[in-house]
Amino acid sequence: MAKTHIIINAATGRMGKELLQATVSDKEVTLTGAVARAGHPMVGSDIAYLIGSEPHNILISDDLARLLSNDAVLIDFSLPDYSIQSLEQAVTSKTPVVIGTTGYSDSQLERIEQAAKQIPIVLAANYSVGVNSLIGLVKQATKLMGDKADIEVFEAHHKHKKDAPSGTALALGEAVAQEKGQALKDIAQWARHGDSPRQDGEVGFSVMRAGDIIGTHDVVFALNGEMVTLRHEAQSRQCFASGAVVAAKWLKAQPAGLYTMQQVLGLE
Ligand SMILES: NC(=O)C1=CN([C@@H]2O[C@H](COP(=O)(O)OP(=O)(O)OC[C@H]3O[C@@H](n4cnc5c(N)ncnc54)[C@H](OP(=O)(O)O)[C@@H]3O)[C@@H](O)[C@H]2O)C=CC1
Ligand SMILES: O=C(O)C1=N[C@H](C(=O)O)C[C@H](O)C1
Repeated sequence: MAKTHIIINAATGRMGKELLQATVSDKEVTLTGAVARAGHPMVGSDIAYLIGSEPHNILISDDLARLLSNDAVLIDFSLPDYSIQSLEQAVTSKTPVVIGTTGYSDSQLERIEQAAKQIPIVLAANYSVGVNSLIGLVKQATKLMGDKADIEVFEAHHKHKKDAPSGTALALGEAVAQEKGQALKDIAQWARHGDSPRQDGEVGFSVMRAGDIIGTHDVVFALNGEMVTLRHEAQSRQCFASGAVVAAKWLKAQPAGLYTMQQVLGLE
């Protein structure tokens, strides 16, 4: 079987480095490019300097447009504005994209939907097998307890994370809302401070940012005198990176369209 060619965007980031490692250690894929911000001190160096390995003869580039091709898949875990700029270049070159970036505005999400009419895209706030399975479990728990339980989503991440609540927390909230047949924006309680008692049927969100927590998500179903908590705890970033590489291999064979990681894993 032909190997999938992969280009890693934002290769110097926390996830960029993890994605380089996952790509070079997977025999079914070939790393054909790694991109960093123009002016970054690592531009022109071998990716080995980022992942602490023997040289791979792949130099970090600042020219994404030159690397893109419809023969490769771009993996993008960056920041929303730069991610959308990169997406425009992927559309021009007809390169499929696996998107892991979170924190998009509504108009940026609409742009991704439009772009997916021209190229294949997987968009997921979380590429781990655990979280994608948890989404199904949350739907099931909502079906069983949703009309009786108070439902709250809690997430904790490292102190450098920019967006809040996390993309995963939003996806878990969407799963609850979908099962209840409501729009998340109509039932979400984004924060509580001061006089703010719980309203019936709301889904509360709470956020912690501290230290180097990789990512913990709880969905709590509280009943009278008992409580069910569904929890996912990432113990390293490897689960996200290896999931994104699985998605890239799958995406190579797909026509233009917007896909979820649950579709990639055959979970829906
Ligand atoms: N879907 C999933 O499974 C997961 C998603 N994520 C998401 O991935 C994203 C990245 O997370 P993380 O790696 O921790 O963040 P980092 O801050 O470590 O990385 C962000 C990267 O984007 C680069 N970047 C930002 N703006 C530009 C620009 N204008 N031009 C070029 N490069 C740019 C940064 O480069 P520089 O350092 O030079 O600024 C950096 O390399 C976040 O949105 C996070 O939520 C994270 C983990 C899992
Ligand atoms: O920024 C992170 O680190 C993570 N972001 C993703 C999110 O916003 O859900 C996924 C994971 O929890 C790590």
